Amino acid sequence: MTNQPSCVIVIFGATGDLAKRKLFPSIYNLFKNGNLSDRFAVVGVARREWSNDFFREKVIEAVHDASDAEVDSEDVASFSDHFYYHPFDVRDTASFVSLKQLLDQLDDTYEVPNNRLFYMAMAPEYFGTIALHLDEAKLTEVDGWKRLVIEKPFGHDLPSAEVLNDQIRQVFSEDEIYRIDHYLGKEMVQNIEVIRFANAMFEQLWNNRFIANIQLTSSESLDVGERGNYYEKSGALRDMVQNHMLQMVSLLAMEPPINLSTEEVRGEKVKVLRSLRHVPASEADDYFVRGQYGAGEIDSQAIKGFREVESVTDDSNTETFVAAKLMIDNHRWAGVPFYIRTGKSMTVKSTQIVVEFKDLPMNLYGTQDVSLGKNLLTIHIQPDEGITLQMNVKKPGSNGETTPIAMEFSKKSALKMNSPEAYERLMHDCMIGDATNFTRWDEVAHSWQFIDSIAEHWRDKLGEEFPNYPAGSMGPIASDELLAKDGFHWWPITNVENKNTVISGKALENDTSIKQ
Ligand SMILES: NC(=O)C1=CN([C@@H]2O[C@H](COP(=O)(O)OP(=O)(O)OC[C@H]3O[C@@H](n4cnc5c(N)ncnc54)[C@H](OP(=O)(O)O)[C@@H]3O)[C@@H](O)[C@H]2O)C=CC1
Ligand SMILES: O=C1O[C@H](COP(=O)(O)O)[C@@H](O)[C@H](O)[C@H]1O
Repeated sequence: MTNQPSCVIVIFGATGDLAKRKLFPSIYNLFKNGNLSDRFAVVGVARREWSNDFFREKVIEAVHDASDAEVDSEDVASFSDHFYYHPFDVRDTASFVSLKQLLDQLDDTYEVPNNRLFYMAMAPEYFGTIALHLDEAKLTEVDGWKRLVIEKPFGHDLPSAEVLNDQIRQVFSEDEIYRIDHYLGKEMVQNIEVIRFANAMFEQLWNNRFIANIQLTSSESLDVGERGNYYEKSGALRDMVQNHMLQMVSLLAMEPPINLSTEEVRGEKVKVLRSLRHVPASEADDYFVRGQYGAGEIDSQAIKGFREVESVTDDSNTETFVAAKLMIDNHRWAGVPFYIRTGKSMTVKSTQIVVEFKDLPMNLYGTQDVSLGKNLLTIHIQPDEGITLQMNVKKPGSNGETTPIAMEFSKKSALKMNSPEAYERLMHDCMIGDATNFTRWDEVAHSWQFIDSIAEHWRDKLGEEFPNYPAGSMGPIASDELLAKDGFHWWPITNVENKNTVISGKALENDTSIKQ
C-alpha cells in the first residue's frame, strides 16, 4: 500500500455540480499535498460536447472557486493537464469501447499500473447500466486494481437498493465497491470513535446507566437550491436520515471493535443498525415527526416556502424536516433515546451531537428552586469543530452555590489548521484501498429496512398539515413535543469557536445549565 497512489480516475457526470464543487478540488488538494502520485490521469464523462481544453478550464475554475487562499496558477495548470474529457451518453454501449482505448493509452502515457477508479457522480438510475457496460467493454479487466465509488442515494428503498446492488455485484466484488457517505469523511465524525475509545472517562460511562439521552442535529439554513426535482422525490428521510444520520448514530452506539480493521469496525456498526427498534407504520407518529417549511426569513432575507420552489408541486407531500426518537434495543442502550433532527431552511447550518448524562442520585447543592446543571458532552461536527464538556463548579465567592461551566476544545483554533474536505480524505482512502469509512452493503440494507415503513406511512398520509414550520426556525413544534413527552428538550446549538455562544434555541425556564 502506498500513500501516493497511481491510477486513472473516470468520473461519470464530470460536468455536474458534485464534480465541480467537490471532486476536482479534492483531487487537486491530494495532488498539491503529495498524497497522489504524479502518475495519474482523470477522464471526465458526460454528454456535453466539451473539448479537453474547455474541460481543463472548468477544472481550474473549480479549484480556484473552492479555495479560501490564493492558489498557485502554474500548479493548477499543470494539475489540469492530467484531465481528459470524453463526451458520450452512458446508455451508449459502443462509447465504452472508445473509453477503454483512451484509458489504455493514458496508462502508457502516465505509467499507471493499470489501476482504475470509476466514480459515479451521476443520477442513480444510471449506476447499474454503467457497471454493466464497463464489464461488457472489458474496462474492468485490469492487471492492477479496479474500484467503484458510488454516490448516494443507493436506491430509494430496500427493493430498489437490492436491484442496484445485484447489478453492480455482477461486475465488482463487495471489497471493490466504495459506497460513499461524505459524513464519514468529516474530521469530527471520525473523531467520535477516538473520543469514545481513547478516553477512559467517557467509555466507562457510555451506556444506559449514565446517559439519559443523545441528541443529534444536522440542520441546514439553505433550501434545496436547484435540486428540487431530486428532493421532491427523496425528502429529508431518504436524503439525510437513511444515510448520514444513521451512520453517525451507529458510530455513537457501536461496541468497541476488537481492532480498527475495516471489517471489524463495519461489523460493529451494522450490529447497531440491526438493533434499531423497528417502528411499524401504526406507531410511526410516536417516534417520528415530519415537517415542511413555509415562507419565512433567514438572516433577514425573505425565503419562499418549499412548495414555491421550481420542480416542486404546490401541494407537495415531501418532508423537508425529520425529527425522530430512535431506540436501540441492546444491553448497552436499552431505555436511552437517541433523538435526531435534520432539515432544510432552518435557523442555522450546524451538525452537533449532545450527550446528556443522567443526574447524580442526590443533589447536595440544590435548593427547591435551583437544580444542578446537566453534564453535557457536545461534539461539534460543523461548521465549528471541537468538543465542549459542561460541568458544575463552585460559584466564585459563594457558599455552596454551583454554576455550570464549559470546558472547550476548538479544533481549528487549537491546532491551527483547516480540516481537509471530507471528499479528499475519502477519495484518498479509496485509492489506497481502505474502505473503513464507506458503507458496506448490509449497513445500507438495514438502514433502508428501518426507514421504509416510515416512508410508506408518510407516502400514504397526505401532507395536509404542510407547511408546518416557517423557514428560519428549528422545525415544527411537534419536534419539541417529541422530547417533552420524555421529560427532555433539545439543547441549544452552540458554537465552540465563539466561546460556546448559543446560536439557536432557547433556554427553558429554571434551567440553570444553559448559558445564554
Ligand atoms: N451535488 C451534491 O452536492 C451532491 C450530489 N450527490 C450525488 O452525486 C450524484 C451527482 O449529483 P450532481 O453532480 O449534483 O448532479 P448534476 O445533475 O449536477 O450532474 C449530473 C451529471 O450527469 C451527466 N449526465 C446526465 N445524464 C447523462 C447521460 N445519459 N450520459 C452521460 N452523462 C450524463 C450530466 O452531464 P451532461 O448533461 O453534460 O450529460 C452531469 O455531468 C447524484 O447521485 C447525487 O445524488 C451526493 C451528495 C451531494
Ligand atoms: O448528502 C447530502 O448532504 C448535504 C449536506 O451535507 P453537508 O456536508 O453540507 O452537511 C445536503 O445538503 C444534501 O441535501 C444531501 O444530499
